[in-house]
Amino acid sequence: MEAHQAESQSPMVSRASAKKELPRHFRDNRHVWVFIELERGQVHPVSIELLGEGRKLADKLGVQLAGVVIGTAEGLGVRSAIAEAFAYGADLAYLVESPLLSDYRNEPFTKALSDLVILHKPEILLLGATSLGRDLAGSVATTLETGLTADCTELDVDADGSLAATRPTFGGSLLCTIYTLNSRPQMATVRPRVMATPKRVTHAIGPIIRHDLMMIEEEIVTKVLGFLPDERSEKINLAYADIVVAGGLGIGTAENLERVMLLARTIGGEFGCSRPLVQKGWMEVDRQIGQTGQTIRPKLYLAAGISGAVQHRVGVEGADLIVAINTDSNAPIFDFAHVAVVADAIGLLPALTAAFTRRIPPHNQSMQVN
Ligand SMILES: Cc1cc2nc3c(=O)[nH]c(=O)nc-3n(C[C@H](O)[C@H](O)[C@H](O)COP(=O)(O)OP(=O)(O)OC[C@H]3O[C@@H](n4cnc5c(N)ncnc54)[C@H](O)[C@@H]3O)c2cc1C
Repeated sequence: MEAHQAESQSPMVSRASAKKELPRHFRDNRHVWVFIELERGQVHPVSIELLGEGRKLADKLGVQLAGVVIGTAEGLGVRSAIAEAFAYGADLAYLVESPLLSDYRNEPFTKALSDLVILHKPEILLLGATSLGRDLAGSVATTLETGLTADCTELDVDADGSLAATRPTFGGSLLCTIYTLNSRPQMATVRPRVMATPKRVTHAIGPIIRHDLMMIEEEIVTKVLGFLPDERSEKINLAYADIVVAGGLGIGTAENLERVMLLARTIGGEFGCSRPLVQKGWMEVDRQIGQTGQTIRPKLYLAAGISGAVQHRVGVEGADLIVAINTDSNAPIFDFAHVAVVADAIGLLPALTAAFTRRIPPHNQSMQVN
């Protein structure tokens, strides 16, 4: 395994200095695979986003896109995962079904995915950078002794067909493009919402290739004794919210954050914050936006008292409309905001809330502030 880092701007120039022949036994590896993650029987949206990205890579390489589904025949989970894979662009699906795969456990999932890879030889394998995806990707990469680039923000293929996986490095101050030069598959994980959701194709179908999990329960050390849902996970849905209002240090005090929350509730959105507010204990970590927090892609992002440091920017630049309120007309956030408001956010937020309250019927205002 060898991963080579290069400046993202000129991958071809820097690759030349590290060029290596791909070992002969990897030269037959073809096709792009996306692992379709099931979360309590539901397809995780990041898998759909990756199918969109995988489709683009497959088209550039002139190969097929496959969805990989691993789970149990009980319930509708794997059926809907296969249907979703085809509906979002897959040409074929691989399926490993077994009662042992009803809950995620590292050992059987690693075996299922690694065996599939060894048998069918994909060139590129993409997984969501979720808790499950990170766990699985790491163990599959080490089992197969191949390269894995985690938390990518951009995926592309370069002129000689290699996967160019770009991700932030050095605390987000640089972007680096990483290549897996002499092993296959080239693996990458991508966080939810980093890639756009592709358009759904209706009634798409394709071949399903089944594979048996060659494992028995006695071989699996991990046992699932029960499932305790995280009670907060249903409440905070920052990554998939259409409207997000966030506060930064410019808000001044923890009490002033109520103004951010009220505006978010009034316009039917979620609220979030920059990292220092989490570090001060003013907001829970699930509401942090940015490189080490959530990546969001709302229709409207309203940032109040946030300077726009690069680590924050990478988490919000997929928003359709960014409105920034800042007292400093030279604040970096104004370099990428679509609407710049030079004003005191502490005074402006309640004024905006009052103005929206007059215009938006109460039943359209969100009731979820906690
Ligand atoms: C490895 C690493 C990871 C990181 N990850 C993240 C991350 O995920 N998310 C994140 O957000 N940060 C992250 N950071 C921190 C990041 O570098 C910045 O320090 C942080 O984003 C700054 O937060 P801020 O904009 O709220 O505060 P500041 O940078 O202090 O900005 C406050 C802004 O408020 C303005 N202001 C002041 N008073 C008012 C007012 N009354 N009305 C309006 N505006 C006002 C100021 O002009 C200023 O622009 C990370 C840093 C590192 C090193």
